[in-house]
Amino acid sequence: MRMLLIHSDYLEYEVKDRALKNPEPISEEQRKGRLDEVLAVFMSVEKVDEANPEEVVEKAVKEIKDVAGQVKAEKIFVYPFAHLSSDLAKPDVALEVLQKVEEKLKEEGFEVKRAPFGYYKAFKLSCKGHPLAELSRSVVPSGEAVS
Ligand SMILES: Nc1ncnc2c1ncn2[C@@H]1O[C@H](CO)[C@@H](NC(=O)[C@@H](N)CO)[C@H]1O
Repeated sequence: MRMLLIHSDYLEYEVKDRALKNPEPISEEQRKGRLDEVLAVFMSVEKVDEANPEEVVEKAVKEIKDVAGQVKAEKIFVYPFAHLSSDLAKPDVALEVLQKVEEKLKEEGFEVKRAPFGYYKAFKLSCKGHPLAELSRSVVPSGEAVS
């Protein structure tokens, strides 16, 4: 799993078109979303993660919590993003991993939104620009090599 973490004044998205034959079903309300004062986490779930999705979820949540603590972010935007890796997990595994990350971050007390999976989306992002505002992290199941 590769993550790009951007501490932002806001992130807003608007769903434009389907990018998969069977994208995640969404309500009208989910076609647009916005959070202010947010840690935006762009996430590519990778083929290597299929070996142990549960472990990758735990490791990703740990990394996100760590960064959120450092930048003092209380809101997290989980953003499916198929552009951080050239070896992507299949969509059904990727969606499940992202749903679990969302769920666990909520259990940890964060306000969390997750952008819809399987769509092309317009988005606007305002990066805060401080030294920890732009970070990347990579997590894989134990025993697997980070590519
Ligand atoms: N392994 C994976 N990890 C993360 N996201 C993944 C994925 N496989 C599929 N997706 C989702 O399907 C859209 C088309 O690839 C992806 N859409 C996007 O990445 C948008 N930024 C438009 O390009 C994403 O929602």
